Amino acid sequence: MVSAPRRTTTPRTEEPPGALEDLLTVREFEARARRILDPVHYDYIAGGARDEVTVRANEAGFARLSLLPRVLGGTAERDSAVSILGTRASMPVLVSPTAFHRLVCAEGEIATGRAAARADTILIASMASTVAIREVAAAARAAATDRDPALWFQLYLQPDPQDTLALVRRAAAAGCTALVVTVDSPVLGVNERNVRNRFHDLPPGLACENLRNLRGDEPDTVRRIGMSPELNWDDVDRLRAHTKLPVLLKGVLHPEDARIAVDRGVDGLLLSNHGGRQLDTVPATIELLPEFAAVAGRKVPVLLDGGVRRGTDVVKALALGATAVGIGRPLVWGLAVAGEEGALRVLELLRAELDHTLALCGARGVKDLTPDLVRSAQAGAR
Ligand SMILES: Cc1cc2nc3c(=O)[nH]c(=O)nc-3n(C[C@H](O)[C@H](O)[C@H](O)COP(=O)(O)O)c2cc1C
Ligand SMILES: O=C(O)C(=O)c1ccccc1
Repeated sequence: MVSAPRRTTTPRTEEPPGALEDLLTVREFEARARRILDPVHYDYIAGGARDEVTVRANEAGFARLSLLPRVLGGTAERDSAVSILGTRASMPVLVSPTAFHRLVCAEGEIATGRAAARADTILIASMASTVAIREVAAAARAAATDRDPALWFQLYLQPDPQDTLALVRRAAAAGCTALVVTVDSPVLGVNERNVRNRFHDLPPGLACENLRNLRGDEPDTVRRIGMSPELNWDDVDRLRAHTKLPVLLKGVLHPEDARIAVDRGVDGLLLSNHGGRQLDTVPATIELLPEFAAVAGRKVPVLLDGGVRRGTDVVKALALGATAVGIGRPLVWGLAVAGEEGALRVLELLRAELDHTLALCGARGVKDLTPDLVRSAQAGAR
């Protein structure tokens, strides 16, 4: 595994290899990925629930905000490193959990693990990975020789609690340093593109490798992951009682639920609407962030994902109280275009844009970002 070639290209590409350096933005990565990928797989990744109102809202939410820079207070070197619940990252841009990386790149999550480790940032590995967490961790460790790779594990609480505990054991044994429990999926959202495309199964040979030999193990269906509409707060407490790892909740949207989570002792929140893939017409995450920061921000770290495409988006989220942001689709576009190198390039683009934005804002680092740097653009000024 260690000696596997770093560069992977998707077999379907008919383009000249095209220097990665020609792709200057996350949006250009998406456009290239769209040309390369099987349209059914592109739709699975790009799509969201129902009318995709929330998919659009996430990006539009950032676009509606303006930045108001300070002057004459900057430095030549800016500090972007963050530490979240004991895990260090060189920048506040993390990899949010996304499923099925082998759909877009032969190495799958091995490439992702290496890219995140080389970028020195946190990978939140999805429970629905097509490579087992143990192997992802080994690849990340080999790519980041001078430090422990920053690896967290995302899971859905399983209908059978024994399965949940088995997953937690696998994640802990692999060296994951936090658990991210996704709570916005009592049932799966409906991506009508998938329905139209009849995309219901992983292609032969691909499976959710973390689920091998669990009680719920069944044949390879895409939607094999068990969802449990009857879960409640006590189930989260039970999980916390079973692990020493910090537990974050992903997908809390109501500020009252954020308050309950903090009161119950949850260690952190990832403010996320699942990239608009669960309940359609929920607000953009960036719109909810100020309220979340007020309710929870002083007590636990608040992370955010959904629609982050530019360094300016990162700065807006941090200024409004996020400790870090996650990217979902952009990382997958990077993988689709050029495997590990593509994913790394997406992360490095965002790092460079973030640093440039900090400089233009007169900030010495991410700690200088405060809510006064963000204004709501005037109504109608879109
Ligand atoms: C293809 C795809 C697969 C995803 N799989 C998961 C998953 O397995 N678990 C999870 O909690 N969230 C999953 N998500 C949601 C992401 O973690 C994240 O919340 C979302 O993609 C962020 O929005 P963005 O894509 O605009 O960056 C997935 C998103 C996409 C696009
Ligand atoms: O596609 C998704 O957004 C997702 O979260 C998921 C859930 C179950 C299996 C695979 C992916």
